[in-house]
Amino acid sequence: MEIKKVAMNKNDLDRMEKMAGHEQVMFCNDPSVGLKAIIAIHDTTLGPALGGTRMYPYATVDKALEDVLRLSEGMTYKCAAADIDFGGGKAVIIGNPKTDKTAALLRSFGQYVDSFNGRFYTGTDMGTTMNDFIQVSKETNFVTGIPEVYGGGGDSSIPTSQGVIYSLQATSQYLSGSRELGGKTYAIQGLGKVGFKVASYLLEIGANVFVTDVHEDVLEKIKRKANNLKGSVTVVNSDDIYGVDADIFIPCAMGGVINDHTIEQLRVKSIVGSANNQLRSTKHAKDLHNKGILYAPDYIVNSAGLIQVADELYEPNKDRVLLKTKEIYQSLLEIYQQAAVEGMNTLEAANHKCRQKIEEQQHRNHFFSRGRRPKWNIRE
Ligand SMILES: NC(=O)C1=CN([C@@H]2O[C@H](COP(=O)(O)OP(=O)(O)OC[C@H]3O[C@@H](n4cnc5c(N)ncnc54)[C@H](O)[C@@H]3O)[C@@H](O)[C@H]2O)C=CC1
Ligand SMILES: O=C(O)CCC(=O)C(=O)O
Repeated sequence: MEIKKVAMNKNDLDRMEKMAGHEQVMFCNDPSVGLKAIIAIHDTTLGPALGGTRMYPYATVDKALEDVLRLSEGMTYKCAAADIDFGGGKAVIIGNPKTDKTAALLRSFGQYVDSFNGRFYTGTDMGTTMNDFIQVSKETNFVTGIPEVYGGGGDSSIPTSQGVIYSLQATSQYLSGSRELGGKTYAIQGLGKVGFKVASYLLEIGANVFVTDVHEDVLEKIKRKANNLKGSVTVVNSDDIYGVDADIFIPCAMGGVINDHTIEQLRVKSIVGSANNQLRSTKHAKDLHNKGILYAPDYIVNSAGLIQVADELYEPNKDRVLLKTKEIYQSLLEIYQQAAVEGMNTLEAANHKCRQKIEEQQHRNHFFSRGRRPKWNIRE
């Protein structure tokens, strides 16, 4: 039988090229419930892939693909940096979380997750909630980040915001020789689950905080809260947050906010925030370095959410999560020191350390297939 050669056009080739660094990419299509999703597994050297599921009304499939590829790669580094025995993966569901999400769609998605048979664990991300994963978990056990009443670890933004605070302390220690955060000025973008907790803590200890959010209600809420606290709060417009006169910029909203346009405006000494993929491209780490702004790699700062959902897979234990979250302080300090010694920018130093760790472990890529649960260490 003659095998027909399939000619690929340039777009197809570009798409294949983009996916070349990933172990596996699955396109999920279930028209009976309107599910269109992509699951990307970037690297399972350190253990089974783990990463949240984002639901967003992407304008095109290519945009969804681009997002899931970038996010899943970020998870590989996040897992390596946090020293937990998982690899990088992520999923995106194409749709509007407010109008397109149904129990049937979530259950169908759960069946696709189940088909990986433990090679991919998932939980919440932007556009999905812990309760959504109750539906998903009706079809698969490979779910994490569920409410405490269902035996899960609960709200992961609690450890994530704690991790941001440890990162702020490490940055302050590195820049000024003291981990004291009170009395300084901060610019916080986004007062959602993480940003609001960080802002509240900084106000409690007497910091001056500039804040912005696209939702008026959270701005009113933080102003009311500040009335009874030592610090002061100033609300600014979304676009003005980059140019305020502050010590540290804390991005806690969307990705891509550090770019040519915003770096020009920034007057801070450092950037330490929870948002995933803060840099529009890796070149911006170099630009920050050249401008003398210390960048705390986002995947180190925000890794405590991951630490909690990974911990949940062993059986939730808040003390263990806190111990592991505290390690963020030391990890970040080491990255700053390493970058200075090697003459690298901080992202290069962090990526280098993670890649080294993955290379050292290449030989044990059969981890998940033995059906063992991963266990990570806590540094003495
Ligand atoms: N919740 C967690 O445990 C983790 C969160 N992250 C990342 O941290 C960031 C924040 O996460 P959450 O607080 O959970 O999200 P969230 O959705 O609760 O809060 C985001 C906030 O940003 C605001 N926002 C959106 N666009 C904005 C704009 N243009 N200007 C100012 N504010 C804007 C939203 O109104 C919302 O209040 C996200 O990038 C998320 O991916 C990363 C790891 C873990
Ligand atoms: O929430 C999860 O399931 C894993 C954590 C994650 O996706 C993230 O840290 O971005």
